[in-house]
Amino acid sequence: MLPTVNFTETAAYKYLADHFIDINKKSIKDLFTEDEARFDKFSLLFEDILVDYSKNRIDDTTIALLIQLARECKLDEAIKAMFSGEKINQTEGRQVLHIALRDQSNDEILVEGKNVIPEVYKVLDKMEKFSQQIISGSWKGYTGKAITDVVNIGIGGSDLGPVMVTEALKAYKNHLNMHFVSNIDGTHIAETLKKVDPETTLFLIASKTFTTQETMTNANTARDWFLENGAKKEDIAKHFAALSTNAKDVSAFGIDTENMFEFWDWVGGRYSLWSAIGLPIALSIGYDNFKQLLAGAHAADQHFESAEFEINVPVILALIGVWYVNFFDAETQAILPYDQYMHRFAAYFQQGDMESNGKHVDRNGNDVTYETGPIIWGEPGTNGQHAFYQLIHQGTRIIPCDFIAPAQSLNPIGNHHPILLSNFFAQTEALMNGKTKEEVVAELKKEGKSDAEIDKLAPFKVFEGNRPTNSILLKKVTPYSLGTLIAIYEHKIFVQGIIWNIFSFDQWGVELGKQLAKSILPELASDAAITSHDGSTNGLINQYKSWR
Ligand SMILES: O=P(O)(O)OC[C@H]1O[C@@H](O)[C@H](O)[C@@H](O)[C@@H]1O
Repeated sequence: MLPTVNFTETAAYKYLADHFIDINKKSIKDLFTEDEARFDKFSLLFEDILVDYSKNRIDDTTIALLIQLARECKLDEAIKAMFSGEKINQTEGRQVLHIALRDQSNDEILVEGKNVIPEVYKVLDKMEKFSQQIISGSWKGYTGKAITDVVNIGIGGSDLGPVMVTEALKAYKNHLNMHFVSNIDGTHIAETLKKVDPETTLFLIASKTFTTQETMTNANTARDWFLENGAKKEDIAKHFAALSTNAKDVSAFGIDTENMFEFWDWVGGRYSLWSAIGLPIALSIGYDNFKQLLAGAHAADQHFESAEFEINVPVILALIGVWYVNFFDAETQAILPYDQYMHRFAAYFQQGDMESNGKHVDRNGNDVTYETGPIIWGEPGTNGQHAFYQLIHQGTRIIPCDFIAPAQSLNPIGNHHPILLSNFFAQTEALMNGKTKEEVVAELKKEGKSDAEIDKLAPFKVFEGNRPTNSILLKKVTPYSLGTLIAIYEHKIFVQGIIWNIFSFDQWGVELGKQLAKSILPELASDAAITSHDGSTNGLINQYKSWR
């Protein structure tokens, strides 16, 4: 059982509330002037990742109190509970063991008294063999040709992780063409099928439950297309594999369970890229690289489990996030990777974070009286700079940002990378320092503007600064470092869920819309006008019927 402390009733929270009044009067710039050791104090080097959190609205007292808060919320007990396989997903009665999927220490992790590590390895071995056969071309399609294209059909956690990672690690990719179909919109599968040949395509049907409407509809369409384009039923075994926990429905679909890569209900969908759901990753970059991804994540797991909170990267990042959400009323958190390959990183953690911590009922079943998970958003820099950074610099809201960049480029062409990184460094500096009225006036004077012009323009050109950022500098994006980084963010989400006293591993909030869509679908079959809903929904459905 997880602890159920209301963090707003802790002593640390009360001290933080008083301390906030002081900190709120200070600028980050002043905090740097006051304390020369600030960078050394507020940065952590873990593996080949430097996490600089010194450009935040914090001082020594803030961090000490936030750590006290974590202690009062019994974070240490909660971490132990997850790692030891307690059923901490209490509303679904399940363990939360994505850490077991990447365990490299040969630990024993028990689920219902049975060690799951050998099963994890059994599936990993199967993934290794299969990916080697596909990549080497020894696995042949139904006309004897090697596989050239892989189409992963899945949605949510059965799509976003593999998409994000295969994109982020594209530089490590082999010859296989990867495609991902998630949307129920027929356009997604139609456009994908235009690009592939049934004789040389492998379909992966990725679904934890194997009941998800979008995935099953797309999978059926893919199977029909395969059979309509020359293949026979018995050829399905050479071209369809399933990544799932549901063997019964996999075989009912017509996929040989030999071609099923199993995982377990103790793996949450949004934490499943480390499981059989990661097969498209292993296919795209090879099994050895996939193993490196797992090894990187495992290093982060060990760090999270054993490092003191003061030097524990996920803990520190989580606590700083809580500081902004609950004391500064920050509504959002931006994730800004200065790496084109990582262009789906923020989208991935939209599900990871928002589906985990988008909850308003605490672990006692009561409505919370405080804010919980922030809105996660972001795009790669420098594109974002030319789009939405205006609001981050001069808008009315506080937007804590994580800036992420690799020191070494995987495409060191000309001086692209120094230019990219000069922007990465400049932005966090600009967000912190801003530009005072005096500086603006001096600049305008230098440009030869008149006093009247200066008076008119100056207010618009002032930057308040004092906008908080974390900078995460990776030596290089590798399968290992990416694995570490993803696991750091996963554990950050865990810590925040513990502090907010919510259940981070269920997702009941996605069910209502699914239920309603299922009841509306039969109503769309006939042209008869609908009156069973509210006025707006009736009006929309009836207009659709008149236009289709
Ligand atoms: O893998 P499945 O069972 O098809 O589920 C896909 C997604 O389905 C969504 O409904 C859930 O909110 C996600 O958490 C999940 O990842």
